[in-house]
Amino acid sequence: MKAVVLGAGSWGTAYAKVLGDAGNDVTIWARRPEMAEAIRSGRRNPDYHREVRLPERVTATADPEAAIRGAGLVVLAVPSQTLRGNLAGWRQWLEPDATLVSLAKGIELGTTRRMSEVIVEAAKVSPHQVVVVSGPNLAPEIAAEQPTATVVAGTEPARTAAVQQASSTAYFRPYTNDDVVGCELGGAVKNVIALAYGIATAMGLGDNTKATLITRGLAETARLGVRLGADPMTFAGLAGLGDLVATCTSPLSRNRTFGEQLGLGGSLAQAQAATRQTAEGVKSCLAIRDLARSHDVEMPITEQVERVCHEGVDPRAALTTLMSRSIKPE
Ligand SMILES: NC(=O)C1=CN([C@@H]2O[C@H](COP(=O)(O)OP(=O)(O)OC[C@H]3O[C@@H](n4cnc5c(N)ncnc54)[C@H](O)[C@@H]3O)[C@@H](O)[C@H]2O)C=CC1
Ligand SMILES: O=C(CO)COP(=O)(O)O
Repeated sequence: MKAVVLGAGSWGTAYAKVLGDAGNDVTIWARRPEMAEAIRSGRRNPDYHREVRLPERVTATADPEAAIRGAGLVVLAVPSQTLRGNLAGWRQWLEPDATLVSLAKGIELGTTRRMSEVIVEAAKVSPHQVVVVSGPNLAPEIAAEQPTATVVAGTEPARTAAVQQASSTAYFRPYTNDDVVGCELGGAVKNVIALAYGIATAMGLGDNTKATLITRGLAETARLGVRLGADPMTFAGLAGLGDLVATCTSPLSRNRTFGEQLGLGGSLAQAQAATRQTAEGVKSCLAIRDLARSHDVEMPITEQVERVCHEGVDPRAALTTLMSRSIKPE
């Protein structure tokens, strides 16, 4: 299969390696020509997973037209908030029946759309053409070929199975799922809960607190998901609990690391300056809060993360607010 990975960041690079190792011919599109040249000539991405040699089947270009034309598999590996704008430029070169694979884990600001919805609108493709990849997939571990599983979710079984086949290697094991809504929400909301987990970690809070955040975080994710039509079982799976645990507990997580900066007392700007990496939860917490409110769904942890990130609320005050909510059945 001829594949293109649009975005030469952390996950784009690691997923291109997966596709190459699985036997596909892969072109990575990089924004900067010098990055494309470095990947082509050195077989490594100088900014991400530098120690990892990319398979011979992986090449790179900075020319999006050359990369996208003729590709049956188009992997979208740019941050959530830029995806719509990127697709507006790229859609003219898409093959009519291309499969669009979303790696992004976020909800769009302003529209509160999930990434698959953004893709359908911006690329003007059928929802059946979109497949979502989500699960406990910390890119540096996958680049290092540490075993993990993931979920590929789509509405057209043959297409979903084709993506599963195309990204199946000895260290990367994809399971199919038809619950696109649940998988996308699991992937987006876990970033927000990981911010809370990072805040709690930096505040020196203990394992009971952290387990409570994971469990109640999953509860509010599932509550929103079910309201939007997701299968509740999805949240017990790889794209739910699996990704939530990986992201909250790993020091590799950029969302958790960002939360730690906030928990140490840093402002949003200070945390951004200290981390300088994509932490999707920071913007998505606003969109998820708005999405939940518009569907009358309570998401207390998300509400407080948004207040800490964007309203300058002290994390201790946010914690007090969470703990003083009315008591209720589980
Ligand atoms: N890194 C990870 O471990 C994982 C990341 N993800 C998700 O994958 C998505 C991409 O994440 P990463 O690759 O980690 O991010 P990254 O920040 O490492 O890379 C993003 C790439 O997009 C490019 N980019 C940024 N703004 C752009 C724009 N306006 N136009 C075009 N290109 C632009 C950057 O140059 C970079 O190559 C995010 O939604 C993230 O949540 C999902 C699973 C694992
Ligand atoms: O989505 C991820 C792991 O599945 C990566 O998490 P971070 O974006 O927090 O690094």
